[in-house]
Amino acid sequence: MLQFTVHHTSGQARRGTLTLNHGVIDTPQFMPVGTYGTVKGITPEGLKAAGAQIILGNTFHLWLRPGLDVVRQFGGLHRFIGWDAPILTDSGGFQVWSLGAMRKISEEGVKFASPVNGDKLFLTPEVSMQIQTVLNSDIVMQFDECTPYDVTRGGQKHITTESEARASMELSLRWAARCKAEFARLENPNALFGIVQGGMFEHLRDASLDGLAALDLPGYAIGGLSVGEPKDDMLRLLRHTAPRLPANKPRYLMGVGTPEDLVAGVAAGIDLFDCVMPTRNARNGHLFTRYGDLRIRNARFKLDERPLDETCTCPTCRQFSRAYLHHLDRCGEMLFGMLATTHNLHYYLQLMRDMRAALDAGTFDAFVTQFRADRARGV
Ligand SMILES: Cc1ccc(CCc2c3nc[nH]c3cc3c(=O)[nH]c(N)nc23)cc1
Ligand SMILES: [Zn+2]
Repeated sequence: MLQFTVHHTSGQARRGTLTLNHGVIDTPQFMPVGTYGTVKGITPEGLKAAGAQIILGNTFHLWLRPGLDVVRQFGGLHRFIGWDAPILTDSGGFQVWSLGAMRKISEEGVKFASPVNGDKLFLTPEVSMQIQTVLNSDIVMQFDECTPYDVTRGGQKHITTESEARASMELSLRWAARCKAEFARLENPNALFGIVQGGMFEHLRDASLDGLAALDLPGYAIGGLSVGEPKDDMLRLLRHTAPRLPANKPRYLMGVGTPEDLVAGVAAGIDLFDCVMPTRNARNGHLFTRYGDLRIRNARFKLDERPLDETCTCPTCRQFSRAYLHHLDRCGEMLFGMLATTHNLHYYLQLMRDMRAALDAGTFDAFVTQFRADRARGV
């Protein structure tokens, strides 16, 4: 089940509420990325304290480990990982592609060797739906082919051509129809989202959109971005595609992005975001603050008694100094990853809260101007 209501708009930007089987979430919203049933370095309680309302699970990884027999015994992912709020799962195709593992794509699906134990595996639209039904995620992503921006063949970088992008987009469209049929056959009570492909070509994005809109799905994602394309191309395709997605249904931009990208995405009409940046960058010492990013390993923080971000209310900023975090990072202490992840996720979720408040107050344009000025100030 899915219900989406828009309360306020500002240009293309919308403030909404999304009701799913495991609860209600506010949009626009950021969704922390979990992989093996955990968002690395933070507990479910920590996620709730940071304000996370929905998290991402990874069909591909969970299928391999712990395996469907384990998840099935727990009645789905929620009870297994101790998260009782909504979960979105990706379909697995992107993960196989991004693994770069030896894989063979056909009309039927994707054949590849398990990176865990070498087993021969075959992922199809139907199998992806069957796996996500066992996971019982609130939002199920269609099985698609994420059209690459470029591929390296024999050391040569080859930019995906219009005809290659068209063929890939049309395959994903046929797979979307197969997902819808299998989802219905399984009587899955959750929400199936289509994924718009079409590479860097507006007319292919429109063809993908039209084909998916005809399936009348409860929500739509923009795929095939944040795959190594230049930032200008990502913004061009985002601004072209987002306003053309059905206005009364949730819009999810996959894999994006920096704080600036989130603000640009909300302004273009996106409701849901995911990105590994806040969690992955945290572990690498790349921390986000209101006045810009900082790399805590830098010697200039050795004696800095200030918190990461004086305007941040997270547990890390309330208790610890930059000097201490600098020290933990330099020592490779596991506490560093935990404290840094808590801060970065809190920063991303707070940014979404601030944008929702600005949309509720009718001050979104002023918010964007202030956000950009602050981020340019420097830490
Ligand atoms: C757990 C989890 C991790 C990651 C994702 C999103 C992964 C992701 C992309 N990430 C960056 N660009 C992306 C494009 C696509 C895409 O076109 N299709 C799909 N299915 N996923 C994408 C979803 C869930
Ligand atoms: Zn903080």
